[in-house]
Amino acid sequence: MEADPASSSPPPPPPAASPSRQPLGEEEGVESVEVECVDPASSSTPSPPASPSRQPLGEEEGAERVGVERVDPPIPDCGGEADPSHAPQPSPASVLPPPKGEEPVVSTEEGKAAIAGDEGEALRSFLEEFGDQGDDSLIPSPRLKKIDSPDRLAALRFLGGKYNRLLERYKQQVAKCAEECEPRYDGLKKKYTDECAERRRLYNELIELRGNIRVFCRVRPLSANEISNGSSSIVEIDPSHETELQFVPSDKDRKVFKFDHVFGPSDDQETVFAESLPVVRSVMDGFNVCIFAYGQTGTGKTFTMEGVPEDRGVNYRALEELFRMSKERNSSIAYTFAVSILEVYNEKIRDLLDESFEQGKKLDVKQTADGTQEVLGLIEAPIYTIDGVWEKLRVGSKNRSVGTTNANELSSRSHCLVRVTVRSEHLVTGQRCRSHIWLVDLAGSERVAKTEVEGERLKESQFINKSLSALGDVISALASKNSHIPYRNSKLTHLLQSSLGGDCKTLMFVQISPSSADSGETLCSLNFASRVRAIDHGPARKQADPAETFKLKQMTEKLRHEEKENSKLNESLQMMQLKYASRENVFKTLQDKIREAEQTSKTFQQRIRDLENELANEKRAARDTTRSAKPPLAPSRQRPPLGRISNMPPSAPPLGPRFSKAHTIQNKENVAVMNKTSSFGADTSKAVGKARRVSLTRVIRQVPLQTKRRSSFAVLPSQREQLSVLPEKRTLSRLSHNQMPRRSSIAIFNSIPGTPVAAAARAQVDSTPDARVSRTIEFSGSKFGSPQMLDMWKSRNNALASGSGNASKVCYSIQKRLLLGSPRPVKSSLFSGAGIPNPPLREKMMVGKAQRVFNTNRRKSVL
Ligand SMILES: Nc1ncnc2c1ncn2[C@@H]1O[C@H](COP(=O)(O)OP(=O)(O)OP(=O)(O)O)[C@@H](O)[C@H]1O
Repeated sequence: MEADPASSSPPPPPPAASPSRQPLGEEEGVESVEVECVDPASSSTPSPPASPSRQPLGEEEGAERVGVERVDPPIPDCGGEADPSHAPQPSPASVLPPPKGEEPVVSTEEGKAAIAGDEGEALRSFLEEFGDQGDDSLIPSPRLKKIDSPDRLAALRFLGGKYNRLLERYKQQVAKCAEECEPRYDGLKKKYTDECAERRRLYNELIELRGNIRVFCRVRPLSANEISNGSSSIVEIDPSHETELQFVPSDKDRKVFKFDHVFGPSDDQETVFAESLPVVRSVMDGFNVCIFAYGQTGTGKTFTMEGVPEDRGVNYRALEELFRMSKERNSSIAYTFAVSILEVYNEKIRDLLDESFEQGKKLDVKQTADGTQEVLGLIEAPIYTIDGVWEKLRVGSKNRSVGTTNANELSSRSHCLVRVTVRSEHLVTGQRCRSHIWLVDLAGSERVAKTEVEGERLKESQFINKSLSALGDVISALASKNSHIPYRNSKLTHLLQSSLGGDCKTLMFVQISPSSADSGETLCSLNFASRVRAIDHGPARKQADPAETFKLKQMTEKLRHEEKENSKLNESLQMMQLKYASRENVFKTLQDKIREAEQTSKTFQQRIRDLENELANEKRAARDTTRSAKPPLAPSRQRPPLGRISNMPPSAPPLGPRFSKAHTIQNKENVAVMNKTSSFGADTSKAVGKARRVSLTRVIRQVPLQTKRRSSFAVLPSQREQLSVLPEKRTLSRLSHNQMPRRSSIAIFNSIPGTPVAAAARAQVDSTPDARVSRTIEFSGSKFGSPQMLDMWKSRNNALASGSGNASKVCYSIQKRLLLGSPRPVKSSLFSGAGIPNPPLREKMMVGKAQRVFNTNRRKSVL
């Protein structure tokens, strides 16, 4: 504020009498005061009428329009723009150093002093009074009205300027404060929200650990009747201890009860429901929930649960919340709701949604397969909107049994139970749940004597008290962890069985009256509630949909069965693996042996080739010798047949007529040679020199004519060798059925015993590793039946037997398919062919049989 220097020294006269208009303040909300500055010289004398200048001081509310004739000396400018030509030089004493960014401020004292010299007494006293209010004060003084112009003008200007400055300063301070506080405010707000959420979470956790049974106490206000009767309140609630209630029936008596929350008479429905919200919400997560109100008649149970249309209670608000949550979660979970309303009236269950009220319809509580209680035949009405809910609740409420008693004009004469079934299906996982929320408004306990009921009301009271007493028994049994809980003593307890002792979340409102007249009942209710709170309920369990549970059970059963099968299969697989491993070992060993045998076979073959060469050489030498000593050999046609030479055992028994074909010439090997040879036995010398193959065994099958066979010595392959050629044999065996000539016969060769070559050959064979296992056929006595026969044969085949030269070698070819190689003798019955009239056919069959026997034996030996 600028001090007017005129106050200390007379201002210079204005250059002209024309007034200069000057606004005092222009800011928003600031009173605009227009001041006409007049020559101060004219202040002592009234100005002529021609030159007066009337000036409104302010037009806003509270501002007086004052016409001022400028006769005063210049007054201090308090914020307005003064004419610089008029502006006197401020004295250093009258001007305070202006604060940063502000105009210079004139202190009140300075102002007063400045004005004191030239202004009127009224102004001086105004400033004195105003100055007492302090620098920041703008209290208008009543004295202001008494100040006459021009003093008033000066005073107003002073005030206006002060006002403008103050306003500006406040505005700046507010802006600065807002700027500083805003981030802090945001942070604090967030912290507070987080803390609240955390507190709620911890609280819920704590409740769950406690066992999921909560007890809230609600005290209704004293009714008008009670007040008029002079009753006083006997309960005290400390707002800072929201879980404590003090019961004070008399000055000396004071009892403290603890609950999960205590609501006083001033707490409204919304506050009550807000605390119940966590329990209500858990039904949407698949938990069963039960909320019930208990208390003396007329204490506000129905008010808490149902409420009044203008202030609805828990029932309606809970359903509203369920619908809200369903909408909120509809992207992930699909919910459906259904509602049932029933009452237990005089120990009978009545369906309140059944408007027809079939008198004969008897409803009863049954236990389902999953252990829950169900009322068969109860209407379950689907609800889709909150209006639908309200409609159902209205119908139920309308059908409920109420009556007037001394204690309550609209006393509930039954226990009313609202059951909401929530079904959910998770859209991603497909998980299904079905849970219930029971909302129970119990009938009030009452003292019959006090309520003075009679007739029907008395009967109702008796039933009500009986069922409440049964409820008390159940609570006591649960609290003391009895093995038997008497749920079935009343319909009410039977219905609430799973809510009281099962795996659901339970919330109980204990309603009490604050009136001293009801102290007895109040104490009873409080004790009962304390017992309920002490029940060790155990944790709640999520409820799956029963259909889903059944399906799951079936699947579990199937899975268990399959697991059993699986383990069995695994066992057998392991066994097979073991077998396979052992067989593989055997197979490997056999393969090794086969390789060994092949090697041996090669060695022998080489040896045979050597011997053959040797034999050929010897033959050639013998032929040369014979030619020189004897006449040339007779034509081969005149030679006896090979059979005569008889390398066959002489004592071979006759085969009988059925084998006659076998002896035919066609069935013999080397038939061409044999036919041409006339008598091998007749002239043995002629036979010598040409090695021939002679079958040792009886031919029991039709052997096709074969081309001339190579004479060779061979060693009967060992078992191992046989195995090596087994696959080949099998193939050939199969081919043999097609009458294919068999070239891969295994012949048994050996030299005739007693000959030097035989000895040499034998020595060589014996020296081989397979000698032990090789089966050789020797011309031993056993093969010829008896030593005499052998001798006879030797005498007949002297040349051969004596081993004279090369002629002592005879090759014996043995068809491998004949039974000689069979490890056990073939039963003759196999070859009998009895009963087959056609000889060729019989023969074929016999051969086939022999073949099969042989193959079978071979297979056995491999396996
Ligand atoms: N918290 C409250 N605030 C205001 N009024 C209340 C409150 N509680 C109860 N009342 C009033 O008290 C009266 C009795 O309440 P209400 O009918 O709900 O009692 P009740 O326990 O259900 O009785 P009853 O067992 O006989 O059915 C009603 O008029 C109700 O409006």
